[in-house]
Amino acid sequence: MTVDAAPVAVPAAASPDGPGAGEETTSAAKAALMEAAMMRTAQEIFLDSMPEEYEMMVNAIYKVKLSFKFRIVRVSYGKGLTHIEYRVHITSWVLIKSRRNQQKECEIKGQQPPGPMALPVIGHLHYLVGPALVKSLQNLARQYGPLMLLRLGGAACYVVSDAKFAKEILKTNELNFVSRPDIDTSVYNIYKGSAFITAPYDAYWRFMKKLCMTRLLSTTQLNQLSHIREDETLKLLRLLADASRNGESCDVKTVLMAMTNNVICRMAMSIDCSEDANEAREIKELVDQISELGGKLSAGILGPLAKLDIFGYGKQLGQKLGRFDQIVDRIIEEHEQKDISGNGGEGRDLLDILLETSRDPNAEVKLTRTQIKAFFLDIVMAGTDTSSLAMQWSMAELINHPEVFKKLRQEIISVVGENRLVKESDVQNLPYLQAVVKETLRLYPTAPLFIRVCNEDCTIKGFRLKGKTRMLFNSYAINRDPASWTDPDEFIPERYIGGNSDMNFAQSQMEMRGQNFSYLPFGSGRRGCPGASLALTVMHATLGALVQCFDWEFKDGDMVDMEEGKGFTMGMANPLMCYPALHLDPSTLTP
Ligand code: HEM
Repeated sequence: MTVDAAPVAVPAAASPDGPGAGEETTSAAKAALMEAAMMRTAQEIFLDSMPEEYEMMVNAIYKVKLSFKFRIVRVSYGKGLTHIEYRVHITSWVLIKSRRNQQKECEIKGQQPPGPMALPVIGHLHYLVGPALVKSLQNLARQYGPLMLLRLGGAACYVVSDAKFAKEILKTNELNFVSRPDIDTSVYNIYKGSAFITAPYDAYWRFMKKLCMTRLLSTTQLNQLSHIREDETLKLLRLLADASRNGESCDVKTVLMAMTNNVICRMAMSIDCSEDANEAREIKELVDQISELGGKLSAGILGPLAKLDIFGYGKQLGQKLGRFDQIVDRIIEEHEQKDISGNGGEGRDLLDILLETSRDPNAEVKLTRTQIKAFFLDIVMAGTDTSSLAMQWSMAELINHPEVFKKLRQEIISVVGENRLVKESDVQNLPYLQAVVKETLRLYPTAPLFIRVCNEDCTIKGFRLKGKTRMLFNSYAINRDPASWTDPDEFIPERYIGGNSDMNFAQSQMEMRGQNFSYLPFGSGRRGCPGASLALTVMHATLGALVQCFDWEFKDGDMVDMEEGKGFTMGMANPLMCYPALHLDPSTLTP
């Protein structure tokens, strides 16, 4: 492994490999050479003794050196540079060692988990600027351990970054961590107290969860509405075929997002998604704005200022929610009319089921109209971007790995042929397609930070946790933990196939839903994602069709830049603009 030496104290003339021939060897260059030699020695020692933590160590040295920079310069006037450089390295070693000891000490003494030193007011927020949030947290976890304590603005938060702690918390101590924190402080939220995703573990949440699993998002219900997904997939393929004929590029994220949004809006409320009907688009725009404003108000950064609404976010939130409420109210009225006239339309959608449940005198919980509307907001928020961004990541990896693309195309041709379009029911016979989707969600869990609350004080693997504190699970870090996965950052669908599998393929489907704690794209346990089946169904069938019908070329060069974006829902940092080239014309395929 080659690693860059710490860049800060090394003058430009002296790279770790030494100065060029004939170069003047000044005392500064000598010192730099000395440092470079020491860095190499330090690297070798780290490499031999603790390879998996090597990168973390180098990062730590880099940080310590930065903080001592001024001291070096000041002291170096009076003393020999060589001696001072030596002292700096010793200091960094001591600090690294003390950080590791800090973790052990906290554990042994039954203290709170360790974390970096917090600044007044902002706490640790300054650590989270820069790369994608999940990566900043992953880097911190490499230094402070898989369970650490951070303060984000006004709120303390434990961050979980490995399978062992995830299992201990989400399985062994599940009931103490099954609620979500009340992060919504805005008085402008007309659905406050009625949402499902943020509900505490109470009678309402249990009732809705059961309804989701047994009816709303059950396999039977999904099968009954499969025609909607087929229809939206065909629309997408036709749009791409037109782009191909016209030699136009397309933004993969935009077209996939429109498709998943149409699927959710039609399945949920039978919203008209034809060319001239913009309602699904308006709903999506509103939901995006609501979730952005909600995020600003609930991040805890504004603290008590959030209540004063000095930035006007609360008022804007109120307006957007008001418009959303108006649209859904109208749709509910139309459904009630439809019920009276007996006109069934597309079939029973989720709203039909919810209205029926709300009228049931024997239901354990009497559903209110506000709860129904809040549920739709949750579903669109949780179900649209997550699935479409995951498919975008799949496409990007397939473009970067033509051999995987080829193998996948061959599998589809051998199972489905070239006369009809791949269907949802084919997926069980397409193990390589399943492996591609599974590997995508391992590397790019599109909801990579899920939040719970530690309800009561407890002890987890020796650490003392305080009740009423937020718990953040970094599934991006968990899914890429080198302790659980070989070549954790590589896209290798083969790892799930046959003898190469890191885990038993037969358990694969269950494991994707939180039975394996080193793979948590959908969370785990009672609070795990109820939309996982829908998301996987859409992903498999859509991706299969995109590979079956088109060849793909990336617009800006050969390789796609796989940098992660900054949002809470993890997309790509840069747009994926591609040229689709028709391989099979979807309009000539039998359904
Ligand atoms: C690739 C797509 C998706 C991913 C990666 C994903 C991921 C997640 C994660 C990580 C959680 C938190 C789980 C936990 O706390 O243990 C969650 C919760 C949730 N998801 Fe998904 N999800 C996806 C698609 C969907 C879809 C399609 C829907 C619905 C149509 C949906 C609805 C929900 C809901 C309602 C919750 C809250 C459950 C609760 O609090 O009890 N998700 N999802």
